Amino acid sequence: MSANTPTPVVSVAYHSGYGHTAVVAEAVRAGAADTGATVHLIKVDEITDAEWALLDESDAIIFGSPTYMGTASGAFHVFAEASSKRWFGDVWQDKVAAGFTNSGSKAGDKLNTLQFFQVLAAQHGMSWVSLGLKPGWNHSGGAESDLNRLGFSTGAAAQTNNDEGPDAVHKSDIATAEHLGRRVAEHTRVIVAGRAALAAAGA
Ligand SMILES: Cc1cc2nc3c(=O)[nH]c(=O)nc-3n(C[C@H](O)[C@H](O)[C@H](O)COP(=O)(O)O)c2cc1C
Repeated sequence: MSANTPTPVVSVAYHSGYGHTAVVAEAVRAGAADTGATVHLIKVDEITDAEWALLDESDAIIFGSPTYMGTASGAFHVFAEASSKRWFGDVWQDKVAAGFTNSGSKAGDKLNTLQFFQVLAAQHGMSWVSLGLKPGWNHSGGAESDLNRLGFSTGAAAQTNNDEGPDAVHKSDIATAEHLGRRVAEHTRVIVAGRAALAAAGA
């Protein structure tokens, strides 16, 4: 990589009521950081003005929430609604977006949470990055340890048994979340470098 290539800035904006989704958020952060990106991990239920500014300055925002009652948590919805201040000024326009969720059931209506993130991103004019993994654990040679064992494509999905703590977040789901973080950061690097090259060329 050239010394002049800008370092992409990726933020992970998430809520976790009981700590399980926080483990997934940390995996997304670690995956993005692996690529050399600058990464901010932001709890949306405690977000400060300085952290709103970090989101505004980010090249990519990855949304994360547990699935509660078939959608993102109430705290995440509060954050989404507060982001309307950014919507008015197109502040997040053309940023990269992606999402992840965790819930108690294998399916658990997680798709609806990921689609909520997609719509939120689209309202802001952001560009959605999918998970980019084939579904795992769906053939006779497959195993629970497969990447993307839950078979989602719009984002990273995790499942944790309702009677277990954050330590029980499934290892395959953690690896899948790391993959999402890496993929988003790599996409963002290409976009940031492309914009810089176009600007340098006067285009
Ligand atoms: C209010 C509430 C609603 C929930 N709704 C769902 C649901 O719709 N689908 C599901 O699979 N699990 C559901 N769960 C289980 C959580 O998604 C699960 O416990 C998750 O690991 C919590 O993540 P957190 O510790 O980050 O809050 C719900 C839990 C709560 C507290």
